[in-house]
Amino acid sequence: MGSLPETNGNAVVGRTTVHRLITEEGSVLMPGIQDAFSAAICAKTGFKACFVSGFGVSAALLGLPDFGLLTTAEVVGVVRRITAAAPSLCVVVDGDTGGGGPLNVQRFIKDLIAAGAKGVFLEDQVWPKKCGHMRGKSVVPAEEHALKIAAAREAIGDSDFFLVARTDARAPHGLQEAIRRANLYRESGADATFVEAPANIDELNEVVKGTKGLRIANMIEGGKTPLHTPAEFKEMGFHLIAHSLSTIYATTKALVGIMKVLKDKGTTRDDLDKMVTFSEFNDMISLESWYKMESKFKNFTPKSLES
Ligand SMILES: C[C@@](O)(CC(=O)O)C(=O)O
Ligand SMILES: [Mg+2]
Repeated sequence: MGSLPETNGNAVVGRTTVHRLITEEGSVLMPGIQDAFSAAICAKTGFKACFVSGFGVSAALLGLPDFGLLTTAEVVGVVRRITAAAPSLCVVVDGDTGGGGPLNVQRFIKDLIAAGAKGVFLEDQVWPKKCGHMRGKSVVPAEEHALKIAAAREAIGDSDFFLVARTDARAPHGLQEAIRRANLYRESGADATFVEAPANIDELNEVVKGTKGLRIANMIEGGKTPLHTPAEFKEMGFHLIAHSLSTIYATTKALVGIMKVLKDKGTTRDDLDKMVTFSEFNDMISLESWYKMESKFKNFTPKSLES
């Protein structure tokens, strides 16, 4: 089993990019993203890390809810495009349940590393899973998930890759069982633990009191856990904050708004304030850098053809 990362006062002992960011920032905010374009905007806005949301990818790639319909192969494909579009971002991926048993988890982890990801969340729900804030969840026996965490740790080896063990046991079995599982998963090789969907501030504090090492908090607008800032979470004892659905919710609102304009009026000429301009969009997608590359190859002449 690989070495277990520890928190040592405020310093974080560990060898990955995520550990380094936690050491630098104390509590790292990761906007949830769902595709290459949202990743590029995340990087341009100045974020160092992002979270590839399973909920968001299900919606953006498949047009489907977070209901265990997305495959690991689809996730790896999306991650490959995200890391290409935003090479400066530390990309942490929602791995859902890891695609099967320990061997499937190992293959998935290796594919994510090859795709350029820097970390993964693996959860203990029964497949097909559901979003952690939906009703009707159930979890596999804790030992079964501990095995997957150990398998993931072995597959990671010396790679720069951060392993988060998530438990969804809070809803079906209560907070104390969720805390017990988080500790078991940490012991099995997780770099950090994530107790999904604490219901209030007391439960967040209970999680901190009951678990050791690095902790994740997940902010979902309209979800079970009250919204807090990274500074508040740092004070509480959480180290990575996923703001998982903010961008897909905002995108949805913008899409619904502009579709309605087009349906009602047939033109956008009186609603241009609802959009970015042509040139703002081109800036966002780094068009000028492509003109530069194009001109480089336009002016290229092989030496032997030079007159
Ligand atoms: C974080 C999440 O897994 C949603 C959730 O289950 O809370 C995601 O897919 O963004
Ligand atoms: Mg998810």
